[in-house]
Amino acid sequence: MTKPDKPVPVLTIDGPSGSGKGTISRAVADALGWHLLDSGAIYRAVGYAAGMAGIDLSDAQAVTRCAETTKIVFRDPRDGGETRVIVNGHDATDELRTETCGAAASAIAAIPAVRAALFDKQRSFRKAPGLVADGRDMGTVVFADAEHKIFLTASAEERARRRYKQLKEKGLTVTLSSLLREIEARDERDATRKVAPLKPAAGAVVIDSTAIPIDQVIARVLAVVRPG
Ligand SMILES: Nc1ncnc2c1ncn2[C@@H]1O[C@H](COP(=O)(O)OP(=O)(O)O)[C@@H](O)[C@H]1O
Ligand SMILES: Nc1ccn([C@H]2C[C@H](O)[C@@H](COP(=O)(O)OP(=O)(O)O)O2)c(=O)n1
Repeated sequence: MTKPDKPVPVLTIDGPSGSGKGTISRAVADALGWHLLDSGAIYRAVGYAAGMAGIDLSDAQAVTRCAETTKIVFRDPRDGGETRVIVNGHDATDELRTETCGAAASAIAAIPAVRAALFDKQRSFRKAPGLVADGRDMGTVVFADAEHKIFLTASAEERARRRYKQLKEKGLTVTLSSLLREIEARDERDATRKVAPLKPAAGAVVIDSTAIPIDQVIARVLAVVRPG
């Protein structure tokens, strides 16, 4: 009798805005040679497409239809630069990174039918040799059977400082105080919604990176996947 195939390994990295999920996930995926799922970019793409179509984000039916029909393509440039996100044929990468888009994503992400409509697309990223999945419910819902789970967090003030620096470097006009308010509002909505609330998955390794530099966070996460 042939042995059943081992499931494709998955490392989930969930956490609130600005905790470092995207940065750490990309670095760990590169180090392991695994695929990467930026699930937030999918929710942002739907929020963006709904906005472009003039859809009221509180209209659950219309937003769900948008989630079902929006074409989202991730394109890794040959020069190893930032992954481009093509939404309905338009490179929306820069628009998606704004806090406005983050807030729209957070709003539509609270609609159960939107999450259901995006479930299979997220699951389809699970391909050999492995997947690093970044988001809010990767370890609790989408890849609940994942072998390795991390919950990455940091203080709201530190996350606002990080986001402020990140967006300023992109040439965006932002204020630290408004970013802190937006981050706290998004934390509240993501953690208190009824469907797939943001919380550490059972058994997840919780890393508070408030005072830990990026390279040490990467090392800690890699040690979870490749101990010893
Ligand atoms: N441990 C850390 N210490 C300092 N800055 C960090 C740390 N982790 C991430 N950053 C920086 O914080 C910003 C936000 O990180 P990002 O990966 O976009 O967070 P998230 O995906 O959780 O929103 C980026 O500019 C990133 O380089
Ligand atoms: N798996 C996910 C990923 C994102 N979301 C929602 C909630 C988040 O506030 C928004 C944006 O997520 P994203 O990870 O891109 O945001 P940050 O980079 O953490 O600021 O989308 C979600 O509900 N579930």
